[in-house]
Amino acid sequence: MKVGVDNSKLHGELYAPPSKSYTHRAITIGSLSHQSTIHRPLLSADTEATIRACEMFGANIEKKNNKLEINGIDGAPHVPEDVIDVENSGTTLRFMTALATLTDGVTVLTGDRSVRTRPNGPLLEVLQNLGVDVFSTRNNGRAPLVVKGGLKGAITKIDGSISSQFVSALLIACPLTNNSTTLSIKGELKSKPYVDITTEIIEKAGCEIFVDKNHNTKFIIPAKQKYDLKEYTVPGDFSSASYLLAAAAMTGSKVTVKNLFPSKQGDVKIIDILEQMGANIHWDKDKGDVSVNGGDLNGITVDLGASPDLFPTIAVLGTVAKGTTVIRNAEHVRYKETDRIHAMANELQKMGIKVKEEKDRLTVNGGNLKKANVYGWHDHRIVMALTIAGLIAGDTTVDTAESVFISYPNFFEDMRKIGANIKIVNE
Ligand SMILES: O=C(O)C1=C[C@@H](OP(=O)(O)O)[C@@H](O)[C@H](O)C1
Ligand SMILES: C=C(OP(=O)(O)O)C(=O)O
Repeated sequence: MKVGVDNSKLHGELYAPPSKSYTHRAITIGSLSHQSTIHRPLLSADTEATIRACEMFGANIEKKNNKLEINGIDGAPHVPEDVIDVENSGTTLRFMTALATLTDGVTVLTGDRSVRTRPNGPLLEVLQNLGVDVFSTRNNGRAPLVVKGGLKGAITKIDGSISSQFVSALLIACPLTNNSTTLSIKGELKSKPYVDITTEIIEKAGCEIFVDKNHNTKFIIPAKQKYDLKEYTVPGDFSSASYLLAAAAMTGSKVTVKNLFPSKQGDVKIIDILEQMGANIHWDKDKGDVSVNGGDLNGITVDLGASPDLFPTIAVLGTVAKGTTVIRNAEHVRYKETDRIHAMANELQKMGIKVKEEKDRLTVNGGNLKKANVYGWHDHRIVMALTIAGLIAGDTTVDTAESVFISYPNFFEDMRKIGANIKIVNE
């Protein structure tokens, strides 16, 4: 799908969609419980992939007006009858690999072309240390994966520099084994807040994980625990909200995004970043309202070690900011649906912006965004970020726009509701 975007001034209020990360975890841990109800889940292509996979492991998941009723598998996933296809969802691939280690058979997991480029080497290495036979036919543990059950607790280590999803996956599976596990992190744990989200839901479901609070480099996971999630309500998504808030700041508009209460989500950082850049922004934490009313934006240096998904949003903010914006500590952003550092550098140059791409960072020089026909790289976050750039550039088209279904199916409708000039050029 291609969308056309024109200059727009925005106004009004919107509800942030439900969090993708919390929804994945609630479905997974709800499925490992006896019975659970998930209220206000995100229903998107990625979370549907998790629903389908959990059903293949034996859970029964029914969608009923804005909730999921789960009849779970009590900590004992069945052997799937067919290959699990996670499509575009890295989170699903990593979490379902962990569930596969709890079966007493063999599971094959694969995904779309993008997921099959994503590395899983560190996860496979640790699983082997934990007694699991796991194979990838490709380099650095890329899918397709073949996983044989038999996870045993042990003392082990994992490289934290590629993806926190490996750690989250292990934390979800290890409480269900017969021996306790000690998992130490080698190097900096990137995207750490996502691990905090994982432990939050694990604890909500009645299991214990001990974290070395000073350094966050060691997790002790007692064995023979049971999940019992019961009821869970998914909070709003700060990553999805980042496009709406950034769009309001860039276009000098007044917009309020609701359903944004204080959260463990690392992408809460968008509020501080916008404030530091000079946006007029106010967060009413009790009401869950974040209001932006334009502002003169200045370039800043941002460390995205903990919040990689903000990368495309901040790159676009940098285009309209005075001076340079440096987005650093972002090498792991290269291992997403696409190499997002490269993709954004490429597309922003088409829009007349000077950028400098380096291994772990992007420098964006503020300038005049020019109209262009840009490519969305089949990546939801690239598409949403380029769309908001189009609000300033005008007369811009964004291709592969259907990929917003991955995390924010109503993105274009929501943007139109607040006045964005967006039309579908072709389906
Ligand atoms: O666990 C999660 O829900 C996620 C973790 C992050 O990935 P990495 O840990 O691979 O950086 C993030 O980029 C992704 O969108 C969602
Ligand atoms: C990287 C993302 O998700 P996943 O890793 O689940 O594909 C994302 O949503 O930006």
